[in-house]
Amino acid sequence: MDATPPPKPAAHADALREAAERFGTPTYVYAEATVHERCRALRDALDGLPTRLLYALKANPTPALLRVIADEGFGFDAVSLGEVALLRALGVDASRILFTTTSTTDAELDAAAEAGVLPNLDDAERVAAFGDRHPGAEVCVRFNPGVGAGHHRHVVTGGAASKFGVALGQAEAVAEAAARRGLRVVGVHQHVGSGVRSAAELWPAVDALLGVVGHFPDLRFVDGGGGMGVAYRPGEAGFEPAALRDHVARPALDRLARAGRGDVDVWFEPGRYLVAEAGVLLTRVHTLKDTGERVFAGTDSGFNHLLRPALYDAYHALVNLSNPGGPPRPYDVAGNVCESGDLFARGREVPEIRRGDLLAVLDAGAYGASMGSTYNLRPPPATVVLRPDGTLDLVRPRRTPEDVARDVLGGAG
Ligand SMILES: Cc1ncc(COP(=O)(O)O)c(C=O)c1O
Ligand SMILES: N[C@@H](CCCC[NH3+])C(=O)O
Repeated sequence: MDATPPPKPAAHADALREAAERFGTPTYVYAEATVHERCRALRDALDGLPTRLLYALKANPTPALLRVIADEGFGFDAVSLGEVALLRALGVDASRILFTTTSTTDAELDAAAEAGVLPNLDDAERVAAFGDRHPGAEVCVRFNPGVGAGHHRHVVTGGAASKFGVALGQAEAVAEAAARRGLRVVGVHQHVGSGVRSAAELWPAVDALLGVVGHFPDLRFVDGGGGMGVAYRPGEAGFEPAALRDHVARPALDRLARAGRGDVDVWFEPGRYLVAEAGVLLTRVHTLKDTGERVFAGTDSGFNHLLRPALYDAYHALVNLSNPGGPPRPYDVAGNVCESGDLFARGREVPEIRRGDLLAVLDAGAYGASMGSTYNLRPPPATVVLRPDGTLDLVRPRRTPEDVARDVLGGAG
């Protein structure tokens, strides 16, 4: 286990209550200190090893958090031109960005290359086509390691059923096609899946990827992907940074050294691990419906703000900030979206909820806001950042129903 558990925002109950008073609900609150701490835990574990860490910003592109992560020395794994544009607008140098693609158009790839961002290509034919358009360029190639892992089948990205990556068996052909076009393959990449909780699940994929290194003489790095999971349920264990060092990074570097490739670094690109525990979704209960069989606690949020429970049956701990010492009772905690699957939890024991109580949905910092929508034309939550000195800053004001309606009208009237 890690020596120091991260300071989860739930520990800042008073600040969360203050945020709800000042800025209303629903609101996402992100604790910068937690992001700093998670960055340092990974960085310190890998200290002294020829490694590099990128942040997969699809997990949460909130600019305040990107600044923290950039300041901690991380590069970035971007998956769209929008993400690249955001990073560039924040002053992140193109050399710190990997552009990981799948089913990406030639125009997008060309724009990324133009911007000086390293493309990570995941199809053999597209590598050759990119080489025809950009002879002599540098690229990374994403492989499918043949094995997958993850917290739900939707987020497993390796293995025969996955749409991602070049088959390992095509490595030689890709290398030849690249060489014919003077394309320099400077990185090979794999991402096994998301929500991986042990190095034992990650290593087989990295091990498989290392098998293709011999085909690529220009290699500077092997990217072992992201996927490091966090503890969502009480008593669960998250991914241990020391295990990443001892059971993935070191064995990979040893194997590279034995193959005479001591000049090749090992990269990782976590998303969730850096931000999940930093985020809380604050929501207020305004309806308590007792059907005789179940009690529904109806909130002012829903799966338009946090999709994970509906999409993956994901568990997020719930805290009643208004009545933390109340007697536990079972609730179906529901949202206000017009779908039956719009529940944060089913039959969950929570300290007694009264109408008007403030709930905190924990560990909502990764794939919460970033997967949000305006379904039912409800505006997204406001965004508040809890600075390390305890200051609460509203970084994205609440938008109104009229704002959302205007977006739909598209200015066309
Ligand atoms: C290519 C790639 N890298 C990194 C990540 C980050 O994953 P996670 O948030 O599980 O660390 C993802 C998302 O699963 C991904 O698709
Ligand atoms: N959205 C997923 C993770 C998938 C990451 C995308 N590669 C989740 O919430 O768990």
